[in-house]
Amino acid sequence: MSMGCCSLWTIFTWIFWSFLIFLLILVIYDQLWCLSFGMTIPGPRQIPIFGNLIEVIRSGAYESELQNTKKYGRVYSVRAGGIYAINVSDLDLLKKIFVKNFNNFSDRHGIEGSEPWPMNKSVLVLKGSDWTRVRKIMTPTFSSGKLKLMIPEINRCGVVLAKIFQKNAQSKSSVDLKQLCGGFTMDVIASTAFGIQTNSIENPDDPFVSLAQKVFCSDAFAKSGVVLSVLFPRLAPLMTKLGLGYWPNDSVQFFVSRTKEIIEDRKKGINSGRVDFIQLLLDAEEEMQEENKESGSHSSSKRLDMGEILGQAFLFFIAGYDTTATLLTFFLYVMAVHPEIQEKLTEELDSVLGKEEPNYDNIHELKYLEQVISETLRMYPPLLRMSRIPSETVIIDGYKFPKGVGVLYSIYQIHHDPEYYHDPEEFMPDRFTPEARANAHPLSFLSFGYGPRNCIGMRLALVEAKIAIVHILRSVKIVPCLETEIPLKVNLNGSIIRPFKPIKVGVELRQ
Ligand code: HEM
Repeated sequence: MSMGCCSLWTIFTWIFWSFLIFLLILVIYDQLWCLSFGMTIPGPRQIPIFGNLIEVIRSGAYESELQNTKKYGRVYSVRAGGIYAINVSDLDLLKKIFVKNFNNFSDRHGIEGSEPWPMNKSVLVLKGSDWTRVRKIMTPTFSSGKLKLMIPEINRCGVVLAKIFQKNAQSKSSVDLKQLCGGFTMDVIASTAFGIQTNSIENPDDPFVSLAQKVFCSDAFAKSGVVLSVLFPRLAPLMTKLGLGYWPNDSVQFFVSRTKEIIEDRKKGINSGRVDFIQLLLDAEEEMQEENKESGSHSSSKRLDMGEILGQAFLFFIAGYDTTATLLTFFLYVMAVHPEIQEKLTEELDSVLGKEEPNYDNIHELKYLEQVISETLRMYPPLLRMSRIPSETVIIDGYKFPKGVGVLYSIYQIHHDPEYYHDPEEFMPDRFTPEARANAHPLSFLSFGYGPRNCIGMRLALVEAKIAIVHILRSVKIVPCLETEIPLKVNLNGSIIRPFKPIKVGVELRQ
């Protein structure tokens, strides 16, 4: 009996010491890893393995950005587990990073291997020459000529959306803005990217909608695999393979197989006359082949391979759904709480458009609408923070940016900085008159990023949002209701802005 007790104790002691030695090796490795970057920019004190992660979780990402900027200035170093970064909110320095030093900062900072195939082939994630090639092929698909061809589909979805608002006005029920606006952007992206007609606005159980929402509803940090990947980035490829990464496997699989079916159909000539992104990417592939034939070049490196086409299609869908729906949701919330702005807007719609259907040209004449949208994007930027990473160590304005250390910029923090916008918590569309913008720093508005790696879908998003707004505001008046939260509380901790509670408003029929 006592012999058994003794050996159990020995095993326990062995496990205890082995664990302690393992921890010690991990801490030494971690500290050597940190030292290897030769970081010279000061920042909050870091603890081994976690860096500043615990502080960020405790106070929230935005609060800790504010505190750190106050203490260390507009350039400071910070670390979340195995992600080492320099946070920059100095606009002149950011401009040098985005534009003058673009060749060294063309890539985004991310955890290597955390994106499953084919998302790792999307232009959002690609690096170096692969990014340059794919972005070059994709750029013409967002030209004004191509966008004009998509207007009838966007109008069709806008009319359906406005009808639902009218129905809610008739039944005097409140509107869950994100649900309806998300249905609209989903229908637009399903049609303009995939050539599929969905009715997500009226049918939230459509697999396109439910699987897309799953991508955005998954709380990344609730997933053990994501936490492990942040703490130990080398584990990320394994976590992704095990399905424990950020992207839900079933959503990715659904979109891959659906897109493959569509591509097969198009190659057989079914529906190939459509103007959607898939067709434009397939055409781009053929044009490139033709070009190579004419020039006698056999290079296939210029074209998109199947993985890349699937990657862009999946990204269009992710990028096109949530961001624009978020913009519309906050815009309509602003309408409810600022009736004077809504009044001025409807006057502009009446005087500029009358009863005309919105199109690519006439929506550009709605100058006040443009200002209100920009102020909504300033106040509530859909993407809160973004990044770059230098391919080589470089010194700019006396700051050393080591290779492998990311550069973080907080869009929300810059948009709410009293040095760049007076009374930043006040909603003032006049900040975006052409005269006011001429006097402002060009980088004080970063909702779509800046420089050659900015948002490729900006024009599509703005056209889509404007058309939806015209249809809605012509049909109904947005008013506050008992469920409208004033002031609105938003979660600023992730990379996407989120209201804590669904945003709800009332609607009344227009005369
Ligand atoms: C209101 C709506 C939108 C907002 C606020 C938004 C915002 C952004 C931001 C901040 C970036 C990063 C820019 C940077 O790093 O400097 C980005 C990149 C990107 N966005 Fe958007 N976006 C929106 C809509 C769209 C739409 C509708 C699409 C396409 C269907 C799209 C496609 C992309 C792509 C492909 C990139 C990566 C570009 C690259 O790395 O070359 N976005 N977006």
